[in-house]
Amino acid sequence: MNAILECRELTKSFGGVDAVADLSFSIERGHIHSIIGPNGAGKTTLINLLTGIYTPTKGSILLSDQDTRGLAPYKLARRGLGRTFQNLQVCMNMSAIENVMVGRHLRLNRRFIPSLLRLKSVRTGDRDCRERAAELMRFTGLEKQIDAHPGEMSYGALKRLEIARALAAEPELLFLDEPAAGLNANETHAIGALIREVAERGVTVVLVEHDMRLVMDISDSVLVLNYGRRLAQGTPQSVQNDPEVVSAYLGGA
Ligand SMILES: Nc1ncnc2c1ncn2[C@@H]1O[C@H](COP(=O)(O)OP(=O)(O)OP(=O)(O)O)[C@@H](O)[C@H]1O
Repeated sequence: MNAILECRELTKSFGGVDAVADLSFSIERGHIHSIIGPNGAGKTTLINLLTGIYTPTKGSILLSDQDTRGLAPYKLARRGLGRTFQNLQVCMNMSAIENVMVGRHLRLNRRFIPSLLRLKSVRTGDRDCRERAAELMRFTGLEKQIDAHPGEMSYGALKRLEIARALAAEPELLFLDEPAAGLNANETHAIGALIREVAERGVTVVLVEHDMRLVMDISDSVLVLNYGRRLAQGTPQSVQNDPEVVSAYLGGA
């Protein structure tokens, strides 16, 4: 297996509570992985560990075989890790395309003096940045809203805008935290198709999602958590038929 990310005996404790407990698993490059589990299972804590917001109490996380311990989220972003958040993080005083360009700036690696003097290289970089952002807006189905103000965009469009912004940093591994939350059935179906296209472009996708139909439709692999531990991992079909998973979701585990 060609793992882009590997966790070994990962634990995160808050006081006496192990929100994530002794968790080992890996994420295969190029696939769509989902992390599911009942409320309080540890999904958000796990995402926060993997994206550098929390430091593990114990255990390790390897990103392309490199230990990520102590690396801040922005450093992980430079190593190819992107994310969207459960709650929208759109900047309302910028246009839609400027929001996407913010994501792109992570890759531009600007120096202060050339930016201050508006050197030609900087101006060319700005133009390329805008073109790339526009291309990503077309890719995410927002071609008609390039110059829109976020305040006039639908919730579904703003969720796509966040995906466009995350893609602008050219991640190798993209975490999507509840991409379908708040979307209707049609919008959920469309976001599923978009996630598939993202993966087809070679980006490994990890999603935390409560919409089971979406998870089962698009995932290559599903990790099921319960009480911070791994309850099951496998194809959508295998986890759906796992009696322990069924029991956890029905409240019997
Ligand atoms: N900052 C914190 N301080 C103390 N306890 C926490 C903290 N964050 C999470 N927990 C506890 O850790 C456990 C896992 O919580 P977490 O939010 O990761 O679960 P989740 O699977 O994301 O839940 P949900 O589906 O409801 O969002 C819960 O028992 C929660 O109360």
